[in-house]
Amino acid sequence: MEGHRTRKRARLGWDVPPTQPEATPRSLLDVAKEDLARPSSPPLRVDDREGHYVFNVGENLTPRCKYWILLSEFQVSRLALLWKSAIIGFCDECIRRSDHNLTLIVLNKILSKMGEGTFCRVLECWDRQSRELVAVKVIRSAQRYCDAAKHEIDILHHLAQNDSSGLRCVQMLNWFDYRNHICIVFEKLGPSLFDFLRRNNYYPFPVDLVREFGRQLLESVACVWIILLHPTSYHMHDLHLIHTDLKPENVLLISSENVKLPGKRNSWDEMMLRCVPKSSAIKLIDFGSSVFDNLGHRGIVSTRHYRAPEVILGLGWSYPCDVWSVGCILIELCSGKTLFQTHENLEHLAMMESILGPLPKHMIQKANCGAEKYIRKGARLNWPEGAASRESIRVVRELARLKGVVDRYVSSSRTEFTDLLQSLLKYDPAERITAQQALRHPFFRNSSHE
Ligand SMILES: Nc1ncnc2c1ncn2[C@@H]1O[C@H](COP(=O)(O)OP(=O)(O)OP(=O)(O)O)[C@@H](O)[C@H]1O
Repeated sequence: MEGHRTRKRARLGWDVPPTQPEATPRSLLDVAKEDLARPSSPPLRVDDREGHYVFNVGENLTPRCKYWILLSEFQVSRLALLWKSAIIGFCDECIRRSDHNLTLIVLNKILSKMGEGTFCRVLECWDRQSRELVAVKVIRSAQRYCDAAKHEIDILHHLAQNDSSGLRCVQMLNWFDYRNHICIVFEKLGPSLFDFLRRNNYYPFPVDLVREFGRQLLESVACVWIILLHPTSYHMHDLHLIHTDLKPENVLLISSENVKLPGKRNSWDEMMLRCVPKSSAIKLIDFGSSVFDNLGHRGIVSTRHYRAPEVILGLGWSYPCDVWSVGCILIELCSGKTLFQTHENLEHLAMMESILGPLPKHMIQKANCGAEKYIRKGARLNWPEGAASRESIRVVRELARLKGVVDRYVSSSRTEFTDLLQSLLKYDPAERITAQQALRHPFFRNSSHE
């Protein structure tokens, strides 16, 4: 598949900066006047069985009341006294109460559903005041999802305060609590890398594009030279933050535009077209599981396929678990296939051994009581003895070594790419390359940035 690539042409195309939608914000008074003439909030409805907010396209996500007016937090705090009597007239849904302030919510008209996750539905909305498209993450109503959302808001605030350039992590524009659902308003981004792959029939991304994605991903989790270029920008590990849920679904292209390139020939000898994004610019989303590194993290984190061995073995985890996930993501992007396609711990560890070689003895010996059942006599993996089925043994046996996977899907920079992946996927977290070190790897020297 790699053989059909036209590397040079494609690489120039990918780095066109994304076009920004034109926004002409209206005055607060205009919006307020318009609102007086509009019908009120959508009807009250019961949430669906999973606690998701029920909506119709075209409705408002925020209510309108007679006294609706849009004010930023700054304006409210300044004008609060002057407007006190008017504010009293606002209905409860229009006012977000915070410790020291009253903030009126921005009005969003629902245009479509953009995505769904365990915690939420994400709706494409039209922000009538700023006249921009935004993505509103509407959290499920159950208390545990509300708590997780509040945690995500704290993290996003922390990121926003420290990454003024908003380069690599999605920007939160606002948040509010509406009918028992926390709604987080984000800048609207394009499709996730996973959605892009899926819509493209899992056709792998060209290696030069994978390199650009890899660089940005590592920059998001490290800090590195960005600090030199933008002294006010710090990135996750530099802020003592661990994302813990890096996966292609949580990496979003900034732009939805793409270009078509000739792909492989089909059986009728017609050239199939495949898409690549027009711009390689990406941002990280979903900070709901992010944690500050106050040492001693235990427990299970990360989505299965991107989960590091130290997490599965119960050895405790820290920043290196994000680096492992980046390794899994990069190989998925260049092959179109999930590296560890499994749903079970022992099979997962056996797949790791098949692709990356034997797990280090010292890690096996330290496995916690939950993971002991995957170990035989404290010395090696209980495989194939503990396999759930013959099919599972066959699948694991047939997996290619890492180098074989790279050789199969990648036509250029193979040696450097394999070496980088081996460093990102080092079993021992203490030996695993850091995001910062990875950015200095020779794989990233061969790129359009130089
Ligand atoms: N800012 C955004 N712009 C465009 N689409 C978005 C945006 N934020 C989220 N999405 C879409 O919504 C989906 C779900 O969002 P998100 O990952 O934040 O939800 P979640 O419930 O936390 O997910 P998970 O189940 O992984 O925990 C994303 O995969 C993406 O497709």
